[in-house]
Amino acid sequence: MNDLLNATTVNKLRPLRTQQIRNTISMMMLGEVEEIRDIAREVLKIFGEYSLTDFIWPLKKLKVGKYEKRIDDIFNKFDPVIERVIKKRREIVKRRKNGEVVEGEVSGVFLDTLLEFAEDETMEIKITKEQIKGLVVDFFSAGTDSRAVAIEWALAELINNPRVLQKVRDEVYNVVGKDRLVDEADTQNLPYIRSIVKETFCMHPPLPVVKRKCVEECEINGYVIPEGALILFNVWAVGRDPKYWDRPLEFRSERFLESGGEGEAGPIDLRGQHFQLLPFGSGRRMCPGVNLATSRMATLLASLIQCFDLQVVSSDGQILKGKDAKVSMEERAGLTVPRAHNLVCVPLARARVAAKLLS
Ligand code: HEM
Repeated sequence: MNDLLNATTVNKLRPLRTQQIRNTISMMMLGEVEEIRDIAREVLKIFGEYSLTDFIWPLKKLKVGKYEKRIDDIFNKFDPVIERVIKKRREIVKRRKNGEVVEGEVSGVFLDTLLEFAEDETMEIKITKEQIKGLVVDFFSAGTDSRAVAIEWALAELINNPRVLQKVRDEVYNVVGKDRLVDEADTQNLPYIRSIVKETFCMHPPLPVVKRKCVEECEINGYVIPEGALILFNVWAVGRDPKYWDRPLEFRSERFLESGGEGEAGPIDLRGQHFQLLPFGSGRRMCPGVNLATSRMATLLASLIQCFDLQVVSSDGQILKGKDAKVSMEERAGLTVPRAHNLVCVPLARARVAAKLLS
């Protein structure tokens, strides 16, 4: 999994991401665009819930209750899509193996690699079609909804903090200008955008809890943790803890500026080495998509800021101005923590660059 998402592979797929602003995960994973974001969100929502049937086993067999029905519905929506794509990609892999050039089909697709593993007789570990389907769901649910959740929170924070928004916009215009669209390589020169990404993950980690199983009895702060215990690490709470962060409830991305400014948290990164900021987990099971997710998020945010003004609308469709132009920051519970209400705003195109994005 880490090899599939290492820096080299992710870099090789950069052209594909440039063509495809939306649905990058779908393109990288399946080689085509599949609108399964809603399915991914449903999967994560149901993961975060519990069912009575988990506690009263006989009910499970009887398939009573809405929970079981929802699981079946998700499966019935997802399975035909993935069956069809597997069939198509298996054919492409076979043709390529026979030396054929398959016109019009992208290469480097993750699913192809998994299918090649599955067919490889010399592989020590056999991977089945069911496991491939499971991995695809994992990638989609881990990679699609969490990114959408993070982008929505970042935009909401920027809308509610016009001072920060202005600073970021100035940075994008100073570094990239208005004659071309910002791209992934530019983000290296956009420290303010990168600080926004970190601050968003700190205040709104899309996956609020990281879990581990204790493999050996140990003692932490006087608490004995028995072997086999499930440990839930509350990333969300730590990101808002005044013990670690100055004014944690204020969206103050400057704390993450690497040089200049306030920058007191500048050296803290998202790679699981700083335990006060673990939105991608830590250790061997940490998120392999961290590079992809953070660079895509920075590019997408920068391009939206470069091209659009986002106007807030009231429930009856009126454009709100000044202090009233705020969006709600209410959260919804689940395995991810998305906004309770969809972020509804009117994008107004800015500058010449917008025409490029819109075309
Ligand atoms: C905003 C974006 C994302 C966030 C916040 C996020 C967060 C996380 C977290 C917290 C974990 C658990 C880590 C642990 O237990 O230590 C995880 C695991 C995982 N993530 Fe992500 N992720 C994101 C994007 C992605 C993307 C883009 C991909 C793939 C394309 C991806 C693939 C995975 C996979 C496969 C795992 C399971 C790793 C394993 O169990 O070994 N994630 N992610």
